[in-house]
Amino acid sequence: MEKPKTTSKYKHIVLTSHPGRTSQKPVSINWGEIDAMKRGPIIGTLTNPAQKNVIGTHSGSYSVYRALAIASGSLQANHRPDLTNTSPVVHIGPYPSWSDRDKIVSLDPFGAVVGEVFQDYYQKEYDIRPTIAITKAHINMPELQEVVNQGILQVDGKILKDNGNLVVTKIAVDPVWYLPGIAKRLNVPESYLRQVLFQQTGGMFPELVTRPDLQVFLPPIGGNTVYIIGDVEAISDPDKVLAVRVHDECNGSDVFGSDICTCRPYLVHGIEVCIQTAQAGGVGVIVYLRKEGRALGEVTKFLVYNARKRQEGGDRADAYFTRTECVAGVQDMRFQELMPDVLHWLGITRIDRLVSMSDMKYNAIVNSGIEVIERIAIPDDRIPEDAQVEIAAKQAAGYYTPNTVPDAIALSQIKGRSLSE
Ligand SMILES: Nc1nc2c(ncn2[C@@H]2O[C@H](COP(=O)(O)OP(=O)(O)OP(=O)(O)O)[C@@H](O)[C@H]2O)c(=O)[nH]1
Ligand SMILES: [Zn+2]
Repeated sequence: MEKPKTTSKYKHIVLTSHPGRTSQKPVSINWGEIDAMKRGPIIGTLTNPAQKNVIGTHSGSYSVYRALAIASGSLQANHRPDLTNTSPVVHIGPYPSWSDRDKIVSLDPFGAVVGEVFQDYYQKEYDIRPTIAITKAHINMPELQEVVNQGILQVDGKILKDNGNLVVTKIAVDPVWYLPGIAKRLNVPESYLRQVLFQQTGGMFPELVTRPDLQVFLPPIGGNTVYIIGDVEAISDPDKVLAVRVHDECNGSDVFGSDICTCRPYLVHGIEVCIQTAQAGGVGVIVYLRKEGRALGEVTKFLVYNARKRQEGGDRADAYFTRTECVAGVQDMRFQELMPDVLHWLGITRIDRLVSMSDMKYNAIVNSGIEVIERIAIPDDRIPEDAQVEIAAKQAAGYYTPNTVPDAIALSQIKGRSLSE
């Protein structure tokens, strides 16, 4: 093995599995406190281990790329972000839900405003990083222009501009898990959850099992992005109509337009409903969650596509979920019970138009205390031909549909394309 040229970068390793020997105690976190200073900052920094008061580190899965940048010498390990002019372009909250330690357990309600509410700590040289960033953008999806051309949507010059440009407020949210709350949602003992998290990450975070005093975990996973169409303040205004689509990532369809599922067309329809709602004086919210392939991952998803299309009788709606289960051992790992957290963070208590057919999403939202007035299905003419298998299988499995639920005979007859077509 090639010897390192210099040993100066190789510091001795300090294990985090037990409290440090320094007398300085990290700032405690009192989850669910509405007063930010009483709640305490989330500190996932590695620049000063004595300050760190969580398990894991900030930036989710990108912490691994940070390691590559440091290892290759392009990033200084002690770099501290210059946060000048990075503060949110709009204010969210605080809302009563922020003070309920059971309502929000998977994100930090103060994640966008750390620079504001934790000024005292910054003055004392604490390294606190935002876990939420809020900005504005124009987005453009070609289908929106088509809907304008068909006369379904109108350009208003403020929300929807010429050539299909849509004005949005967008919010990136990194996950911050309050482990006692996550365990409660899963209905399992916290110690057991910690043990399984430790094991299933290959022993990556020993503090999960050795530091019960650390209750917050920054998991190395993707978070979500919120797109708000219309007036942000209207989201929590009970007199204004609110449309919402919560959408789980499907890169193949969302970005590349694959026709095996309804993801992109339904996302576009959700945006369309949000625009109509905003133009009528309400507001629309799209939440895009990084849970590719029902949180089974894209490799599993593509393996299942092959298995579906190669099985005897070809790709059939009646075998849709079985094929997934054969490969993954489970149909779905999204755990929708955590999804409403972001809705509560936005101050949502009622959704007038929920653009989703999923019973799992609906049940999670309603069980979390948010009222849902109307559920909006994807229009039939937006379903790609090869996605008929998926939509029929979902309807038979309990997804909401205004149409007749396909019976066993119909399910066995709904077929998709073969791999050679
Ligand atoms: N494993 C697997 N995942 C799939 C397949 N087709 C789509 N997905 C994933 O299923 C999820 C679909 O999420 P959403 O678009 O939010 O839709 P939904 O949960 O069916 O609910 P709706 O709101 O009714 O559309 C995404 O994570 C996709 O990547 C498939 O064949 N196999
Ligand atoms: Zn899809």
